[in-house]
Amino acid sequence: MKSAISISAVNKQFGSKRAVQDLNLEIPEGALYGVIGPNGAGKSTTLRMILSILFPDSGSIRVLGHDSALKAKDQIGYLPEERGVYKKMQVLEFLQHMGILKGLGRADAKAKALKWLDTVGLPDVQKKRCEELSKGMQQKIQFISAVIHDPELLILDEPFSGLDPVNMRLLRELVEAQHRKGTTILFSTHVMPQAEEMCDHIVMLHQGRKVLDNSLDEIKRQEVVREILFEPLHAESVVPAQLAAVPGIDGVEGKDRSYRLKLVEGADLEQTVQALTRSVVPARLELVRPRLEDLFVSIVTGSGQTEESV
Ligand SMILES: Nc1ncnc2c1ncn2[C@@H]1O[C@H](COP(=O)(O)OP(=O)(O)OP(=O)(O)O)[C@@H](O)[C@H]1O
Repeated sequence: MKSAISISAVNKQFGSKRAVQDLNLEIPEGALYGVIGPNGAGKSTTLRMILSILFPDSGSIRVLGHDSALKAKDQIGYLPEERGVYKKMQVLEFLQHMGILKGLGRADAKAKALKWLDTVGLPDVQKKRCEELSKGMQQKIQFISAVIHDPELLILDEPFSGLDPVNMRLLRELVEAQHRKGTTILFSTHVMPQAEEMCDHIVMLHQGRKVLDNSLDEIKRQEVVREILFEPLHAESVVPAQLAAVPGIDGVEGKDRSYRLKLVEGADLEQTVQALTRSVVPARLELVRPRLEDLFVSIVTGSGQTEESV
């Protein structure tokens, strides 16, 4: 499949700080990629290099078939991490201005801005000055300014930070709608559940290096089951000690009628499940795979996997 973004052996240093090290990454057209990583991992630096806001010390980056994003700027939308709308401008004026900067005609930019304001539930703010809006509203306006020209590639730096749950969900739906339209999307986030729910593919950076680059399905498939959720059919006659005695079970946490059973490290899953169901008849049994957040924490704290092993 054709790459929308192709990063090859890229390095970037600020003074003695190696912000991005030997990064290789291919993002196919139409994909929805999430870049995760702790503070200072190199996420923003990577996004800024893709956008030619910063330039690599070595290596090369191709974007939408060009050797620089500057040659494709009308096909790219960008929501920067540092939020910034023109404070004194009226909302509609600001959005129209941003649309025109991205190559739209004046009337088209206005029509698109009005349609978008409706879509994000802000039809009444067109005449308000940007500074009069709440932070969440400003963020929605800034998102509109990133998509008003229907970009082929959308890059969002921490799009969910600072949003309440309702607006987070709205933004997520808007991003997913762009994805369905075929837009290639790359976003960075700290919000693991969002990354987990939305992305096709996760890239994780840690200390400037790529430590994970895989589809979410594959990540889930390869992650080892460490717990079983278990509900007995006859809960009244089951005591936790009975579950704890099953070979392969290390610990039992009981809550009402459902139990979380921790597996002994290295236990054979099939044998443990067989022994468990022989001992207690289940009403429900579910294998719990670690969440992306667990994987993130284990990599960052050094006990996790590296790119080679995932
Ligand atoms: N303009 C700059 N001058 C000097 N150092 C910088 C500059 N930009 C980034 N850095 C450093 O490079 C490293 C990577 O920063 P970057 O902003 O890319 O990380 P990040 O993963 O986006 O972090 P966060 O999640 O905190 O935004 C950090 O150590 C940061 O301090």
